[in-house]
Amino acid sequence: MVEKTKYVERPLPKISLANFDSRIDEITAQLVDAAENVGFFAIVDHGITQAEQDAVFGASQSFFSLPDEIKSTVPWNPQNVGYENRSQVRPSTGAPDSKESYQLQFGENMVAPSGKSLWVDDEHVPGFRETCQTFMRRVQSVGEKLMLCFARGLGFPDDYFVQFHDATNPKAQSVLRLLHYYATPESAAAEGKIYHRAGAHADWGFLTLLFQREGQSGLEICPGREVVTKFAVGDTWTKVPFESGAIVCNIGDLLMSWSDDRFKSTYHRVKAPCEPGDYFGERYSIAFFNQPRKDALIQGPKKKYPLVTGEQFIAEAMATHFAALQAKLKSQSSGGGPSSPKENGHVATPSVQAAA
Ligand SMILES: O=C(O)CCC(=O)C(=O)O
Ligand SMILES: [Fe+2]
Repeated sequence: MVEKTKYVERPLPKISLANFDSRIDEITAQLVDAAENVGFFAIVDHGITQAEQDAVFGASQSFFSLPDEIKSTVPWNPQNVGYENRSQVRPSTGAPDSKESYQLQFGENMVAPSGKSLWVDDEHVPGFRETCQTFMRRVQSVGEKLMLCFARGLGFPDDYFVQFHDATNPKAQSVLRLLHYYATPESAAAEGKIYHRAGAHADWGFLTLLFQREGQSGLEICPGREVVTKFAVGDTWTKVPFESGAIVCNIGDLLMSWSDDRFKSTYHRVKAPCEPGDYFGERYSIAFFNQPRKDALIQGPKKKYPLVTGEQFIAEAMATHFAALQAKLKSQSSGGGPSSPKENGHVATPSVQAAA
C-alpha cells in the first residue's frame, strides 16, 4: 500500500515585474527574500502573454503527437538536447519517469556530432522551430531581468550573470524543455504500481522558469535545503498549482553555490499519481533552464566553495548524481526495492540531464 503523502501549506511568494525599471530595488528585495527562504516563487506581469504560451504548447503537443519513428530522428544526446522517452531515472526513485521530453537550445549544440540538425523537420510540425525560438527569446529576456536582480542582491555588477548566459553566443547552453507526462491508470495505483512523473530532484542549473497548463496539476516542492554539497532529500510536500499568468521559477544548484548557499535550490517533483485526489491524466509543461556558458567562473562573493568553471560544476554535479543513482539501484537490487532497472541507457542518460 502506498504511504500517505505528508503535506504542509506554505505560501509561494508572488512577485510582479510590472514597471521593472523603476521598481528594480523593490523587486530585488522580494526576489532575494524568496530565494533565501523558499527557493521557488511565481513571477507575474512578466509580459509573456497567454497566446504566446498557447502557441508553444500547441507546437509541443503537435511534436509529441508525431509517430515514434519521426521523434526518434532527433534523439537526445549528452549536449543536453534532443528527444527522450521514458529514459530519465532519478536517484530518488531508481525507475524511469513516465514521460517524454524534447530539449532545445539556442546555439551550436542543436547540431549533433554527426552534423545532423536536432530541430525536428518543419515538414512534420510546420513553424515548430520559429515558434520555439521566438518563445525561448521571450523567456530569456524575463530570465535576464531576474539575473540582474540576483546579481544586485549578491553585490555583483548588474550584468554579471547576464553576460554568462548570453543567448546569442553559439556556445550558449540554456535549454527549453518540452515535457509530456503520460496519463497513468488509476487501477495500477490501487494495485501499488507507481508511474513516476518527474521523480523528486533539485535542478542543477542556474534558474528554472516553468510554464504549467490549467487542470494538469502535480508539481510539488519541499523546501529546507541548507547546503548544495549535500544531496537534496525531504518528504513533506507543498502543492504548486497552476495559476493563470504566473511563471513558476526556482533556484538551481548552480545559483545556490554561486550565492554561497544563500539562495536555496529546492527539492521538487511532479508527483506520481497514486492517492485519491491525485491527477492521473496527461500533463504538458515547459521548463526553461538558464545555464551559464561552460567557461563561466562560478564562485560566490564569500568564496565558500572553490572557484570552478560552469563545465566543472556540471561535471561534478553529474558525478554526484551518478553516484547517488548507483547507490539507489544497488539498494534496490539487494532487496531494498521492487524490480531494479537494468544498467542500460536509462542509467547513463539521466545523469547528464542538466535539469535533473
Ligand atoms: O514538469 C514539471 O512541472 C517540472 C519538471 C522539472 O522539474 C524538471 O524537468 O526539472
Ligand atoms: Fe526540476
